[in-house]
Amino acid sequence: MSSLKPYDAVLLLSFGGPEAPDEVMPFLENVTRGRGIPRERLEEVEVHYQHFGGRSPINDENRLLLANLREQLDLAGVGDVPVYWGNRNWAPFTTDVLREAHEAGARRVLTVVTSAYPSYSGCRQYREDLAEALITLSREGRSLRIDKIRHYFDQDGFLQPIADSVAAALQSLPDGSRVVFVTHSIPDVMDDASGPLGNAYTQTHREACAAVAERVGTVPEWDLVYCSRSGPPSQPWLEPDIGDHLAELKAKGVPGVVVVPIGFVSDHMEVVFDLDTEAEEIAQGLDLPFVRAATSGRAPAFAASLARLVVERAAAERGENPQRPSEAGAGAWHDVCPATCCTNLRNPDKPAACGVDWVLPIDKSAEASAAPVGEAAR
Ligand SMILES: CC1=C(CCC(=O)O)c2cc3nc(cc4[nH]c(cc5[nH]c(cc1n2)c(C)c5CCC(=O)O)c(CCC(=O)O)c4C)C(CCC(=O)O)=C3C
Ligand SMILES: [Fe+2]
Repeated sequence: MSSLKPYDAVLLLSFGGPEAPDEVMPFLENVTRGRGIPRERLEEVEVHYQHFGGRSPINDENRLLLANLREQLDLAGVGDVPVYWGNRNWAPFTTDVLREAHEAGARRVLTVVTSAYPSYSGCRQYREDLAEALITLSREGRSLRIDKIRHYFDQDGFLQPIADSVAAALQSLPDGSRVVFVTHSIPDVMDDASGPLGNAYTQTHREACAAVAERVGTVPEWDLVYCSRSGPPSQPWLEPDIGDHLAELKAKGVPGVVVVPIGFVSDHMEVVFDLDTEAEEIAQGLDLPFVRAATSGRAPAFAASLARLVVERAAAERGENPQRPSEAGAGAWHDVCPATCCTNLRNPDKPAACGVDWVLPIDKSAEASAAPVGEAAR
């Protein structure tokens, strides 16, 4: 039995990204399947990826995070537990990785999702991916139980590396420069449905922004703005856009900006294109001094905070009532999602794992062929 009892494996679960030019369009089709994203938007985003040789930085960032997490789990005394990496939209795919874990003997897996905040995209959609994998694997006679650690927007290991980078950036900018936090825009209705009570996406972001500003110490004012809007113009998404906001700050006489990708765990395409390429060009055009602050993803402290949450959750599952530290905002996020958490607005009944209401759907065809489906996950 592993020292992370009752779990016998950890899964780092992420978004995925292409690594070669001919992978870009198939990847974008995976991301947007059935999601009503206009074709023109896809063609526009394809150019962003081709700009970087068709290779997203996200997988290398995750390989490094995987190594750091491995190291921090060793330091936390759970060196014998295997750590796997899988993605929603590109290889290594979640189902294949979980099959491999099962083959190696794993029966209970604890998942770490690379999204710090709750929303459909950052929470439930990953839980739907896990449910789909569990359904596929059960048809193969493989039974697994999967849980997911709580969101970590409130953890020191996430916030402090950002704050250190912001403080350093402010040193290099004129006095009175503004701290502009940026996250991925989502449809207004998706924010309205985030978390069990709604608007948790924007609310938890504000808590994280306030905590970073507090750690920097001398920041009088900050803003939370958005990038990477993708739906049709007729649908309201969170605003203002970073580009428009920079123009507005310039017009107000702000002497410089530090742009902080607080919504992103690592330097993936949204960061290196939408901020480092597009927003920086806008700032240059405005003659507005611009520094982009770091993401936390590469910091050992970040992996250490994930390892701490992994160990905490295992203790909770053993019934040990561990402390649940929260270093920002309104307290620790829940471990197990209530049924109403981050509703899927297009398909509210789609199965999602790691929630109070998860049960493996009964598979009539499997029953008819008497295939062993194993026990339900809950
Ligand atoms: C909240 C959120 C996160 C953070 C949480 C998390 O990490 O999950 C996130 C992460 C990411 N989003 C990414 C890429 C893309 N997101 C898209 C589209 C969308 N994102 C949305 C939201 C989010 N996205 C939404 C509401 C859409 C509209 C379509 C839909 O409703 O699903 C599209 C389609 C084209 C476009 O329109 O941009 C792409 C290519 C990458 C990989 C980057 C790389 O390759 O380095 C990452 C990490
Ligand atoms: Fe996205």
